[in-house]
Amino acid sequence: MIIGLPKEIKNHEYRVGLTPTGVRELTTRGHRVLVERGAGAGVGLDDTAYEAAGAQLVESAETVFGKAEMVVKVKEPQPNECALLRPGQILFTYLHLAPDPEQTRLLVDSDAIAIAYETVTDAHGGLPLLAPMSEVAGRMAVQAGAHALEKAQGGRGVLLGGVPGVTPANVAIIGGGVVGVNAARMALGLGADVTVLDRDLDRLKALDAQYGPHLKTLYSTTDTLEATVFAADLVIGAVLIPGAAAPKLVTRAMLSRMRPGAVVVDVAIDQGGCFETSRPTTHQEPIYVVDGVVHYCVANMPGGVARTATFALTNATLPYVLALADKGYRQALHDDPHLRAGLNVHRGAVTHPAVARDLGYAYRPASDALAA
Ligand SMILES: NC(=O)C1=CN([C@@H]2O[C@H](COP(=O)(O)OP(=O)(O)OC[C@H]3O[C@@H](n4cnc5c(N)ncnc54)[C@H](O)[C@@H]3O)[C@@H](O)[C@H]2O)C=CC1
Ligand SMILES: CC(=O)C(=O)O
Ligand SMILES: [Mg+2]
Repeated sequence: MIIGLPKEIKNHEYRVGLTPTGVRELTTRGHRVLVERGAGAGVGLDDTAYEAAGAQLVESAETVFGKAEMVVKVKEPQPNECALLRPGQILFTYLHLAPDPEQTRLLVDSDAIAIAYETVTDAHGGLPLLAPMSEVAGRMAVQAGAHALEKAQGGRGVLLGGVPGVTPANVAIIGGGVVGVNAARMALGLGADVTVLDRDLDRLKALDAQYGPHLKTLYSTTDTLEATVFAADLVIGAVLIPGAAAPKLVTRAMLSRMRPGAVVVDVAIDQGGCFETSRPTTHQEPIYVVDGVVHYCVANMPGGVARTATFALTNATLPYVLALADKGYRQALHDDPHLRAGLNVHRGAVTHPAVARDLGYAYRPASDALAA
């Protein structure tokens, strides 16, 4: 198969879809890999390393999209990338379609086959291709929140860990999944007073067993959410309903009752965000203030630590890239129901139930689409 690796073009996005190590796994199996010149330069993965791994360097994204049978990326395709997709071409990347009707329309119209990293599942109920970036974003959320709490950023001037004689900050984490647990780990490590809310009791039990009495866990209801958010210095939004738009758990009315200068880091922004007042921001302008509350809503947080994130992403995606390349997408998706769960758009049909429901498309089960 011909696999294409374009340079990412989203604001301050330096990750790249495969490392040279990943490329080598493909070329040694007889696949051809086209890499856009400079694709990995931002993370110190030079063109020469891709060439040494057997890739062919090409000058433009147009050539990558024009020749590749499968395009491997990191972020959702931007409108000008969607315009380059060809009928029957495989696109393997993060998509986050539910909050993004424009991209969904462009993918449906492209007649391509779009497989989303974030809805690929595993046998343990996890999301193995979202998890590595959720680990990164969860850990970063605490760094971002700590910075935003500084006065110069509009924050209330609170140090997460406090100091001897002064209480630490209150950190509330809504959603105790992969982002939540990684955020909790960092916030606890800095000495903050941390509470995790989730509506899945088994998650809370697992967190309690892992962190013991240092971590407070709370079953998430309107009452517990309000009480925790109103008392917090930093609130991290980390909920997910796979494939679906995030529920707006913190309303504008609730926001107005938060502490002045408190900070919200809405990691769930890539699925639309769980604060009513969230809107996507970029690494260039990551924060804005509503009702005195500082919002950090960067939709590609791991792009900020792109080198760590690129290696973590390739570690997770590589087996699936190899399966798609070796078997072709039909056989690979037929053989692996968990990879099949990643199929969001197939040749003009929306094949993920939550995306179809949230955006008002007819839902075509992936198995039907593949059988046709
Ligand atoms: N902004 C960024 O750069 C990045 C964003 N993300 C996003 O972060 C979000 C969280 O991802 P993960 O932690 O991997 O998901 P996960 O599935 O591991 O965890 C989500 C948790 O939210 C809980 N939850 C769902 N509805 C809830 C509610 N109403 N109240 C309380 N808890 C609720 C679930 O029970 C689950 O434990 C996703 O939207 C993901 O796409 C992930 C990586 C990077
Ligand atoms: C998951 C995601 O949105 C990211 O890594 O940018
Ligand atoms: Mg988008």
